Amino acid sequence: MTKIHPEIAAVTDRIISRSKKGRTAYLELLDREREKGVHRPTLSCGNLAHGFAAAADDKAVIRSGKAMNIGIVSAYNDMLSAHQPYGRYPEQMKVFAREKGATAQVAGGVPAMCDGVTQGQLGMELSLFSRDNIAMGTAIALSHGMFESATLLGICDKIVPGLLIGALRFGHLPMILIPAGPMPSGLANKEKQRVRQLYAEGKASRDELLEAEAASYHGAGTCTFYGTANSNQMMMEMMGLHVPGAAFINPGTKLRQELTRAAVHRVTEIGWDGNDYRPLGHCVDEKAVVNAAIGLLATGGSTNHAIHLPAIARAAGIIIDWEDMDRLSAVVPLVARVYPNGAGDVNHFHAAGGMGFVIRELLAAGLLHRDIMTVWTGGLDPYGQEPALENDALTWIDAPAETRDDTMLRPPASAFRRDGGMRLLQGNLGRAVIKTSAVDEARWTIEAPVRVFSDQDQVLAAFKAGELEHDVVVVVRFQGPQANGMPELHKLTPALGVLQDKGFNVALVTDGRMSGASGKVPAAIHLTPEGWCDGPIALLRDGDIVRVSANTGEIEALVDDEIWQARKPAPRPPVEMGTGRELFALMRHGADEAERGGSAMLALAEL
Ligand SMILES: O=C(O)[C@H](O)[C@@H](O)[C@H](O)[C@H](O)COP(=O)(O)O
Ligand code: SF4
Repeated sequence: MTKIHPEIAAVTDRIISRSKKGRTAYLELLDREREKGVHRPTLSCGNLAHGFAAAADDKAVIRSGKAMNIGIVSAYNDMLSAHQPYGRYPEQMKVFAREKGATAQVAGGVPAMCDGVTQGQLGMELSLFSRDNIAMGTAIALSHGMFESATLLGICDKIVPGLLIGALRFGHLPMILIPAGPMPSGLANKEKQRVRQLYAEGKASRDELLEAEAASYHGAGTCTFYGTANSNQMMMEMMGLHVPGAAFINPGTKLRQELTRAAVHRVTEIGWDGNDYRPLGHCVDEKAVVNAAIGLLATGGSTNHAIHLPAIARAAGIIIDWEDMDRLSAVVPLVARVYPNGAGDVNHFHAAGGMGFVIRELLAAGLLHRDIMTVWTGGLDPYGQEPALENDALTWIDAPAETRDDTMLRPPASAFRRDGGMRLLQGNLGRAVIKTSAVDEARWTIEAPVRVFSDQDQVLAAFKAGELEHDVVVVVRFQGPQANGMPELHKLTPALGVLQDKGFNVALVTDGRMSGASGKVPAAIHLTPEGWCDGPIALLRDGDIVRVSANTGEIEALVDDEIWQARKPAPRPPVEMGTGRELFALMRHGADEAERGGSAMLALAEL
């Protein structure tokens, strides 16, 4: 069996030793919660009666307290294509629970923001903090103590991180994440992007654009680009928190239903009363977190997880930082090219061999921790297979021995790149993250004059006025967590793509975020410290030369040092109200740095 790569072992050890105090305190909390925390036997008769009053067919069993009651935390809404299938899940899951003599109740609902609907809109300023709102909602649901386990229904960007953060504070309970799967492929993402660029240039009408968008986003299920939502699914496989291979099976299929049934059955087998206790907080340990980071790097996953993975880890007493991820990136090869890092989408990725192929090949190359506690049995190996139906019964088969499409998926020995898809940049502007997997290597280093903006609409106005038709580093500041909730600036992608296609050297530098679906334009994002907190990005002036280099890991303002030191930060823009943003002021004011998760909730909880 291949030993784990020495650098992966070294980074894991560095995380374990850095996290020792917090992780020990966390595990002690779980022991206390299991023994003395609020749970069904500690409830009064009144408490209990409220908990089963409306349980109908399950009332007697819940009242008896002799069988596991599974809490369902659901992020269902039928506006989000990825979450629309969840509407029917709870009733099905109650049937599946009864098949094992258990019961299930919807413990609580949590909100699910669609970053696609809010992209470029003011609602995007609530997006990052909706994650923490979801974490709190998950805690509210589980705080009733009516449940000996939980199943978490969520897929999209902030929802899985939020569910996990909240659930980990009840990490003494066994839990399984249950996905609903990607929508079938529609209009190819590259064609969608082409029509967007034509529209940005005034060469396509709004009707033509809407037609292309509607052909791409056309049904129930997760959008098929490899963005944050589908990166979530990949990470849950890498951490062993799904039934093996559940990530990318389409909704409304018999196989999807059997995977959901298997998840409900499985969670009844891993409770503390049994002989295979697998509490969530023990599954999510340092090795599982490293596996998630490796998965992100090997598959070109979403840059948003450079923020969410540290936040999830923190909720389990573990500290991972951008240096850890950068060191891992140096030894983890890029084995998948899924749009925006390639042409195919997640359905094509799954057909080419999918997660089973990736996990089996990375394990064989000593690039993943095999020995983690998953919700299944047998460590991570079972996740190197893929689910199938045999006479309508769920089974697992070997992932294809060879990739079925080597333009999308390759083994580590013939990877697309020797290093992973994300780099840390450092310099006199601070620390930032750049996703290299989607950027042509010829564009990894850019040195050009800056144009400085404090709002993405100002950038688009300058683009439309033809002011950006030259080599340029577009700087958009005051987009950090404390400024305006750190929105994604993905709406800039078509315009910056047009400039790049015209032959200009273009890069984006921001203390904000980009979408996991953002691609070909080099973007140094999550710049920390943010402009709102007098970070050096606030010192930049139009015409300064800035160097961004994923080759050398630099982000540098090439300004005479005396001038630079004498500069005063640009004034903060006014704080706006409307679209509910004022309700999130408490989350902005207390938010800590993106590298630690950008969370007032975790900062003030001293996690
Ligand atoms: O991080 C992500 O993956 C994005 O937030 C994604 O969830 C978002 O919905 C994009 O905006 C969709 O892409 P388009 O905006 O290009 O449709
Ligand atoms: S993947 Fe993004 S755009 Fe698609 S449903 Fe989820 S949040 Fe919305």
